[in-house]
Amino acid sequence: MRRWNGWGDDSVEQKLSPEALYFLAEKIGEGKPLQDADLQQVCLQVPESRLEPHILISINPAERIRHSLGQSLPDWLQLRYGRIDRVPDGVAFPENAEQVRELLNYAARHQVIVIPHGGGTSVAGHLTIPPATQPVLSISTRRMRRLLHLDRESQLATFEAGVFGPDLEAQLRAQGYTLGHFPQSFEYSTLGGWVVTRSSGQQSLRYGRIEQLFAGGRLETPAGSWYLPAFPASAAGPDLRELVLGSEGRLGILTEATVRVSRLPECEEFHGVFFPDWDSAQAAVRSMVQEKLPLSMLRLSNPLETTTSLALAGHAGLIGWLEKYLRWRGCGEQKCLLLLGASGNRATVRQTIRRAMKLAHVQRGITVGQYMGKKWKQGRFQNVYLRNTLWQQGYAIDTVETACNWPVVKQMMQAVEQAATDALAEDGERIHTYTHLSHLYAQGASVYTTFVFRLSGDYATDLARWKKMKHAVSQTIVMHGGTISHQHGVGSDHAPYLQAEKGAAGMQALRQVFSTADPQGLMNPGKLLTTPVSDGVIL
Ligand SMILES: Cc1cc2nc3c(=O)[nH]c(=O)nc-3n(C[C@H](O)[C@H](O)[C@H](O)COP(=O)(O)OP(=O)(O)OC[C@H]3O[C@@H](n4cnc5c(N)ncnc54)[C@H](O)[C@@H]3O)c2cc1C
Repeated sequence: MRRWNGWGDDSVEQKLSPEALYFLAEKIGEGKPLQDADLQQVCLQVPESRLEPHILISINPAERIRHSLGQSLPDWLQLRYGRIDRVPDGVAFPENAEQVRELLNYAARHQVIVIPHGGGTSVAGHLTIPPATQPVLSISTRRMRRLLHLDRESQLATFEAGVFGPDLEAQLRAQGYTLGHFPQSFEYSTLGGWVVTRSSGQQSLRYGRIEQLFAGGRLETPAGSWYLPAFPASAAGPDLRELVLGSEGRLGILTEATVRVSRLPECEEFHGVFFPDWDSAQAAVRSMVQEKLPLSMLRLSNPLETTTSLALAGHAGLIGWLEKYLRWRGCGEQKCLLLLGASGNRATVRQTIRRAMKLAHVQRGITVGQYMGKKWKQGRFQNVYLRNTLWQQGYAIDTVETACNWPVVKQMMQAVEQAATDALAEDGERIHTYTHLSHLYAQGASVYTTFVFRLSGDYATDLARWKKMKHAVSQTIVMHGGTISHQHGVGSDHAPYLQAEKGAAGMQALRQVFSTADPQGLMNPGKLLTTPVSDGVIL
């Protein structure tokens, strides 16, 4: 059964060793385990639904709670402390585009706000219910998950947009194909969610981001249906797919998506390399992407993340031996771990890895074989369960991410970590921050930072701390010329910082487009567009 107030399946537990807990306590102090709110108690607080009855709409309190929030830290605070601000008045589970249209017509007739719901894995407040007086309907796409058509010759697959990652891959793999889109939230996120939040998978170096994979589809908007034909390429004016990508439920509901699929690779390898310091590691990965090596993945951890991953991995004896060996080879405290992958036919994989290792050696990289890469692959969707374990120990975990050009990557990483540290220091709290480059491009990289800090046991205090930290790091990203999101999207949490990169005229253009598709302004209000922030004040 899916956990109602945390990540994933509630029968899955990711354990933390006593050494790992000691490591955290040393860094930021001992956590104080908290008592979680109880679902039944929370259900008792759910107000009466204000919706006119409809055969497709459930007003069951538990369903309404389960569709009220996503997976951001403020969402978790509400769920775990049992302080849920607002819940939808009902949840609908349409089975096809016609039922979606019927629900949108119902919403227009009764002036109901609509929040499309995919897998509910948003970490940017995409599902937040605005403080409006109108009733709110959550439309879940989870019953729309069939593979409708596979065109083998063109390597195009058309799916209903509510299909979850594992289900989508299983349907393709049965026919010898893969989409190759593996966000860390793969287990519970949907194809529709990926498209409208512009998501990025861990092997995007080979397969591309979702914007390269999304070839066309069908979108139901309040003002009518949009059909986006799948061309190999087109010069026929602005591309409407670009409006749907990143639209975050503001235009309508994506009901079908045609995606570019690939034959399953013959072979896939993931290797580990250690570098003595950040500068040499960054120079090595930059040379790999700028040489356009056909790698599937590059993931470079900074010294703090490298130390943290080794400390949390357990296997203290083995790690001790590894660290001794690395020290002997010149990789000490400042060492950085690179995981790199290649997929394809055997000969290409072998050649690619050989060339990547050559470039790594130029920068004093020390290769440690496939063991760490295999471990990473095994745990790639399991590690997120650590969020639950850490919470149980009294620790909160949050992440931010951006992308910037190479000359500012290192500066951005340091500035984001420092901004978070300073923000919590004002409250006398320490924060443990660490960073990796998660997606690499010839032009630059995404900078992905994780924060771990102690929970206070008081909802308002924890929320205030999070807000202060989030604002500090978002301002830092904007000031250093990064995008406010490389992959998590904008939602309501990043909306105040969007104007910095789109400009006032750009924001106005977006507003106009949304109001053409949704003249009554019912679709997911408060996301993407809001008033900008200046000096910490929302104007
Ligand atoms: C632990 C964890 C790890 C993550 N890792 C990654 C990662 O590696 N890469 C990455 O890119 N993201 C990642 N994310 C973020 C998140 O998983 C993505 O943003 C994902 O694309 C959201 O998909 P979803 O189906 O869960 O959408 P939801 O969270 O349900 O919705 C997100 C937004 O999309 C809208 N929406 C959903 N479906 C539709 C539809 N069919 N039509 C119109 N609007 C729709 C919703 O209204 C909302 O605005 C992670 C999140 C978590 C919690």
